[in-house]
Amino acid sequence: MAQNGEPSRDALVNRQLPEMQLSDGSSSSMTAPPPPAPPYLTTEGRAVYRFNVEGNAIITGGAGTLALEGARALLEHGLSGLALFDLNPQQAAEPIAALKTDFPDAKIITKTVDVRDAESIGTAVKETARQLGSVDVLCCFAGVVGCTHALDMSVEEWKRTMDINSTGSFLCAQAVARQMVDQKSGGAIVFIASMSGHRVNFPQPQAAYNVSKASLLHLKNCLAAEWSRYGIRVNSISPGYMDTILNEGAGLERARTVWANRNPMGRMGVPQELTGPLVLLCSAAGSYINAADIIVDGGAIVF
Ligand SMILES: NC(=O)c1ccc[n+]([C@@H]2O[C@H](COP(=O)([O-])OP(=O)(O)OC[C@H]3O[C@@H](n4cnc5c(N)ncnc54)[C@H](O)[C@@H]3O)[C@@H](O)[C@H]2O)c1
Ligand SMILES: OC[C@@H](O)C(O)[C@H](O)CO
Repeated sequence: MAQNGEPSRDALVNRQLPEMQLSDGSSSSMTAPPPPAPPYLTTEGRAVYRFNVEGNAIITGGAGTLALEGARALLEHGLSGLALFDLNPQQAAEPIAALKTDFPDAKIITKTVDVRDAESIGTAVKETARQLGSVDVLCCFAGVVGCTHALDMSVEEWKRTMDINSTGSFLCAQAVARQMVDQKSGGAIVFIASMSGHRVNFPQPQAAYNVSKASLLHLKNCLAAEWSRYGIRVNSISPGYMDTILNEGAGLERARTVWANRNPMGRMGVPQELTGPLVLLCSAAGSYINAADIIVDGGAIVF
């Protein structure tokens, strides 16, 4: 006890937290010492090698534009195996075939998964670990956007947006973190949040979307705090307006001009411009980046 009757700092740091049962029957104490710094940090290897992405990744929303660009970048940086989870992986049959051709040494699989369905996520994560050998990286890209005025928003639209963007990301992170804890390997989790989680978009009304993305920014803090002791880092990327199909239709054509005009760089981003931060967060180069958010918006947020 400290003099004022409060628990001492040491007592707080070493407090006994609940144990987690691992699937091999053993248990993992939350007070166990964290894994040591990875060995490459003790070498004088060139920094470029730290950008290698080790092991196998699951990417949700894996048939989407930004996810596929991210997948290509992780494969270019050495990823051994990749599982693309999507409601409909078939919609991206062509780009997925191109990934298989361009990276013949990598094992690339797809799984039909609805990120709202905890049971099917759990099964797909276990199958992925069996097929690829491990799960070391999770990137949560699955997401939907709607442009409805709050006065007209139905409870169904609100719930669907939150269920996919927010709860879906949590359920995937939980299933993968359980796998990583079982593996005793640690790993990297990246949520794709949004600039819209930091500020209110203009001119399109998107309360449900914005709130779902804001929730990811704090979720990554909470999970990073709980899971760092298992060697799992949790971070997020907040893209600004990227030129993808997500931003077409639903009256967004006029908005696109407004977005470009209000951006200090005078344009929307292209999908490849997200991949540098993604590689950083998923590789050893990001080994001390935890609970961080990288905003990739051309400076729109301050304009
Ligand atoms: N494009 C942008 O400007 C932008 C900006 C900020 C954030 N983001 C976020 O980036 C992510 C990817 O966006 P994108 O532009 O590539 O969009 P996209 O529409 O091309 O990709 C989204 C993918 O998510 C999948 N998906 C939707 N619901 C799902 C569910 N229930 N289960 C599994 N998969 C599901 C879709 O099938 C699609 O393949 C989204 O989370 C989006 O909110 C995009
Ligand atoms: O930050 C912008 C994005 O989240 C999104 O692309 C946009 O708000 C959708 O209209």
